[in-house]
Amino acid sequence: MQTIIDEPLAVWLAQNGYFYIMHRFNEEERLPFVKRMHRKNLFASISVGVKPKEYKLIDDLAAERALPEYITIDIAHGHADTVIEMIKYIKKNLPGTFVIAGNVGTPEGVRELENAGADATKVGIGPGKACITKLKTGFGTGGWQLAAVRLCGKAASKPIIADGGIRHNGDIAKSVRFGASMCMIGSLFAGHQESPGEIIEEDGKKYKTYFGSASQYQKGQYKNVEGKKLLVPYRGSIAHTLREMHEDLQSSISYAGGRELTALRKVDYVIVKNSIFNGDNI
Ligand SMILES: NC(=O)C1=CN([C@@H]2O[C@H](COP(=O)(O)OP(=O)(O)OC[C@H]3O[C@@H](n4cnc5c(N)ncnc54)[C@H](OP(=O)(O)O)[C@@H]3O)[C@@H](O)[C@H]2O)C=CC1
Ligand SMILES: Nc1nc2c(ncn2[C@@H]2O[C@H](COP(=O)(O)O)[C@@H](O)[C@H]2O)c(=O)[nH]1
Repeated sequence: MQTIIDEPLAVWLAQNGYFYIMHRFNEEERLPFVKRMHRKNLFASISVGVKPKEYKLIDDLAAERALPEYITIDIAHGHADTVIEMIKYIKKNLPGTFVIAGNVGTPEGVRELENAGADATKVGIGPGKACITKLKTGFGTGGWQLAAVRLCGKAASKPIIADGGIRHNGDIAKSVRFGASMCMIGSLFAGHQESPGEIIEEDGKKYKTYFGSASQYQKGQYKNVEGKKLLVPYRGSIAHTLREMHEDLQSSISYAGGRELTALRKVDYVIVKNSIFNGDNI
């Protein structure tokens, strides 16, 4: 997302052992971005859509031997023939590239994208903080994202990525418990010094802007809008947040009684009908 990642942050993340996915909204910059990352000996992870001009990008990457290590096919409704075609095209023309495809919200979606050649699938339709898909269309996994991850995880034969709805660090451990190999996070990363969103000051407090990729702000027009813009509290350096996430996940693993991430997969759980917060807040 454009308010979450830009090139300086991608470089920092890659240099420090983190994964990133560059958004696809500076279309012409993607090929040069791959080359610049490779010149620094860093992995390149870009995203594409499914419209005809995206096929030209794949052709150009192949022709110029600018071979990204990762390509994410990033559209709202990933259980689609257009995505299946794009997966096959990337796999044929850039066979060494790891393809992440999405987003889906059903086991059938996961299976079809995996069968088409996706190396990982992204699960989550509308649970994002900047998302209004559920309200506008009546569709999505908003409100039951963890259950969707669980259902999709059972069907998957390759990694799944839980995308959207991570509100607290503990949600990462829960996603792993129910089958996610990775989590994709927007809002929790939006408020940092390094985040590309604008800094806004209101009543002496600092915020950063965060907007959906299907918002009017991203699209430049009010057409098929399924995202909104919001302000998130300014949180200082991203390194601090990443360190805390790491520590919290380590602690989750220890509560699970293990030493590795896979220990989380074995823990039992209860379903709590009402909010577990009981008024608590961080
Ligand atoms: N994870 C999520 O829940 C969601 C994520 N998003 C994010 O928003 C961004 C834009 O996504 P998206 O709009 O799919 O990307 P695109 O604008 O690239 O559209 C992809 C394809 O979907 C078609 N399309 C788009 N909107 C509609 C619609 N309302 N009805 C029918 N067809 C439609 C487009 O058709 P055409 O060629 O006619 O434009 C195009 O073929 C992405 O970054 C995506 O991740 C958006 C919504 C939900
Ligand atoms: N329905 C929409 N979903 C969107 C939009 N832009 C991004 N996204 C999805 O949200 C997650 C991030 O979720 P968060 O809870 O961590 O903030 C992101 O990865 C996309 O999958 C949008 O405009 N509409």
